[in-house]
Amino acid sequence: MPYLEVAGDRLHYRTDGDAAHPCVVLSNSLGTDLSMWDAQAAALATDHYVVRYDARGHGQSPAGSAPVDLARLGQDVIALLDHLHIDRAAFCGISMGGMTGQWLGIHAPQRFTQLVLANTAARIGSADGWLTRAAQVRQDGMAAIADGAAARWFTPAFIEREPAIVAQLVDRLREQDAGGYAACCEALAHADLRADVASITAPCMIVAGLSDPVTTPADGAWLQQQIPGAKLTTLPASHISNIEAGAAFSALLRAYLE
Ligand SMILES: O=C(O)CCC(=O)CC(=O)O
Repeated sequence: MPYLEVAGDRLHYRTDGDAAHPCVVLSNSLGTDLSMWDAQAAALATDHYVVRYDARGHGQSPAGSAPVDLARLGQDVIALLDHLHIDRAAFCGISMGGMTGQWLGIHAPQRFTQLVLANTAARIGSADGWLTRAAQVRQDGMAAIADGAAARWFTPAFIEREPAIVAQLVDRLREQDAGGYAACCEALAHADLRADVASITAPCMIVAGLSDPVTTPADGAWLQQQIPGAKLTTLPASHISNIEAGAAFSALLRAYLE
């Protein structure tokens, strides 16, 4: 598995498909890793160069010693594109990854052909909520929040229908480095793009989960209204819609990237 040295830290990434094809970068949500995109990578790699990475503080990418902020998460993507000699790419991020996508659309528009912003918002939760969660995992470890994750991520019907998939993701969350998770909670505590998203010029598709209690369909509709020309699509899913409605998400992404 390749690693990239960025700002003194290590970023773990994976590529699938032919580097001669158009590139799409996939960015994970809080508490997951690049494997969350297995279905989409398989669906896209026949005619795209799929680049996915473990967001800083997740999977095999350590958080590093400096505090993490949204700019750092965005600059990691630019460093990855530079490292792979890719001038322009499409970008698809979910939740925290979708906030990274908004930051990139605002600060590095020349690098992106399209943005897909899934289950995300210009402001997710509240500063107090994120700082409390960060303190909780720093003190008590990941178990403190892992038990409730399934209910925040998936609908009750999906949890009942696909217990093995849900258990695998929650187990991975439990094994996640608490310091890395907390550092990204702290980044989200300070991330607020509400005043800036209207400056995004890249073609943009917002994907909202109809049953998402975290980044709601109203959050998606607000983003669509703010970003000129953005398109809004909904999926019958909760927060981790690329897994709960995996086939529909992949089809949507393929169609949008064509
Ligand atoms: O999923 C994200 O990237 C941020 C929102 C979140 O943390 C969902 C959860 O409560 O686990």
